[in-house]
Amino acid sequence: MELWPGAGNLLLLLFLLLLLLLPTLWFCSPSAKYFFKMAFYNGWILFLAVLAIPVCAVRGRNVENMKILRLMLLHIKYLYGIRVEVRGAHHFPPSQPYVVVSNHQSSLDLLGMMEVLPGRCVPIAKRELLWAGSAGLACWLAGVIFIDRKRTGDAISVMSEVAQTLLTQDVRVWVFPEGTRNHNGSMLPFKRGAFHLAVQAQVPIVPIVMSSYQDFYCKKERRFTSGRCQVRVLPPVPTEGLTPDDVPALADRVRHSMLTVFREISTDGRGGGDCLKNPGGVGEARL
Ligand SMILES: CC(C)(COP(=O)(O)OP(=O)(O)OC[C@H]1O[C@@H](n2cnc3c(N)ncnc32)[C@H](O)[C@@H]1OP(=O)(O)O)[C@@H](O)C(=O)NCCC(=O)NCCS
Ligand SMILES: CCCCCCCC/C=C\CCCCCCCC(=O)O[C@H](COC(=O)CCCCCCCCCCCCCCC)COP(=O)(O)O
Repeated sequence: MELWPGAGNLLLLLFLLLLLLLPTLWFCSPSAKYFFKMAFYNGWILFLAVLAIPVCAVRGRNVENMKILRLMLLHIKYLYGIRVEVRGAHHFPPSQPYVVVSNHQSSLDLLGMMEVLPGRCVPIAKRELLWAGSAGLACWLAGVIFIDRKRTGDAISVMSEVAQTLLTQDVRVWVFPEGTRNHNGSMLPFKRGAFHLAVQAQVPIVPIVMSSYQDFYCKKERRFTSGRCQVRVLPPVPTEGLTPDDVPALADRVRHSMLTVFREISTDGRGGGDCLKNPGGVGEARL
């Protein structure tokens, strides 16, 4: 028995309207295209995570699971027509723990990150990501380290534990020292946790710079086309013999070298683009 007579026809009509509306929006509105592309990006990752979870769960929480996530994510750049060029991969120290620091523009950083992610390397992420459904669980299973950015004391003690783990379990850590995504075509001032971590463990820092996305992606303008991104691995910065007092200068030195390379490899030579209303960027203004 039909609960509501005619409901089937109405649903069919709505479905047909939607089928007609979606391609019209796709071709007529760049903003709609941007939203579809971003929604698909997140949805696809959540779906891949559902597939990854049972495979990773067999091993339990283990940094080796990051290899599985990496393999499953590598194809996404082709779906979006993004060419990722890696330079300087020979700078990764072959067999020792280290701390990777890299700039953070958007969740698309995942593409560049997966392109160069070294073995036994786990990212440090905001705690909120743990609650991102299947992606959160997959991250947890792959050993991603979660910190509560609002509780500095807790975050510092987690990072001190990480310093021990780096040495005892021979792992590498990937930190976004800007602490948040930055769409402004520059780099925010660096948080110091990554540098304290490297100094405590006396391990090198490997800076990685991803060029500006602004020729193919701009959140403000709702623009997302195909494009090219360069990922540059810089020479490792040693920390042997450094103490916590040296951390501020170390962080400034690394940021300066990264910002120089960022400007050099970004399309218009300063990391900016059409998207950029303020060429100096928020980071510059705050310095
Ligand atoms: C640990 C952390 C969360 C603290 O954040 P914060 O309080 O907002 O920012 P700061 O880096 O300015 O740290 C505050 C103070 O704690 C110190 N500090 C930070 N980490 C430390 C550590 N591991 N050991 C000792 N001191 C530490 C800083 O030197 C600073 O002291 P100072 O002002 O006297 O120099 C941050 O430093 C960090 O490294 N975050 C990692 C980046 C991140 O959040 N990534 C995930 C999302 S992209
Ligand atoms: C490098 C970006 C990682 C994106 C993770 C993708 C998961 C997305 C899927 C759907 C959930 C949507 C949540 C969006 C998450 C964005 C995370 C992010 O960039 O947060 C930023 C904070 O950055 C971080 O915490 C670093 C995140 C590093 C995470 C690295 C995770 C690597 C592995 C992911 C694998 C996911 C599942 C794989 C399936 C096969 C900025 O926060 P804010 O600007 O709000 O202050």
